[in-house]
Amino acid sequence: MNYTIFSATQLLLDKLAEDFLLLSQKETVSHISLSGGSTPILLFKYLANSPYAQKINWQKLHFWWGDERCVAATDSESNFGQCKQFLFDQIIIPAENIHRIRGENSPQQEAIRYAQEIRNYIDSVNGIPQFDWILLGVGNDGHTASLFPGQTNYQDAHLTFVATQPQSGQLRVSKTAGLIENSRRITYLVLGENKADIIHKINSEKAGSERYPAGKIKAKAGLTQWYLDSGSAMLLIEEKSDEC
Ligand SMILES: O=C1O[C@H](COP(=O)(O)O)[C@@H](O)[C@H](O)[C@H]1O
Repeated sequence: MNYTIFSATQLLLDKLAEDFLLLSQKETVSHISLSGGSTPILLFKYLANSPYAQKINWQKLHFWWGDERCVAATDSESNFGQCKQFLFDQIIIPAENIHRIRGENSPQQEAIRYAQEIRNYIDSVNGIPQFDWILLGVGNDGHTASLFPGQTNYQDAHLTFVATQPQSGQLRVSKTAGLIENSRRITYLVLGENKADIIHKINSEKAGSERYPAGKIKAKAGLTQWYLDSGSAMLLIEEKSDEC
């Protein structure tokens, strides 16, 4: 696990914001996939309420999602909805740069439509569209996007699929492992002590283990990094100090 532990969450947010800025200064547009859940809200708020809101050239960034819950965009569970509320409503960004998964549509049809939208905008490498950067979170069970332990097909040749959240039965449209793994860069963003146990478990798995999708899914020909705060890295830090 290629991880960086940030001693303060603010340092981690600054690093991410700086990377958004650098991408936005390139000649060509960059395609960034955002994660859902509770973790990225801090990042959205920071981008919207810091000097980065003005400094970043939002025209050059296109936003996508790793997964979406099959609910209306106005629902509090909507990944797009929370990003809209905390980021897009606070900055000036062209509407055509925002590629949301339409959670209100029929899930199967939306998975097909979203895959086509990805193909329409993003160049392929080895026959698979290549995102510039995919940001991901990790659930306490080791899921990422909507790729859940025990029900992830790592060989799925599609770009998107319909997943079922194992506890609630909620349907979600998600990128497949294969699409994520074709990204130039993958960053897992993990904050808080409540993630310490899963981070420790993922880090203790053997290379190639399929037990936790978040541990298994890596950029095949790119960079995979884990950005951790001291809370989520707590058990890794303890282990290290035990060794001394
Ligand atoms: O990548 C992702 O990870 C999260 C984990 O959510 P969190 O609320 O524990 O941060 C997942 O549920 C989300 O849908 C997904 O995009």
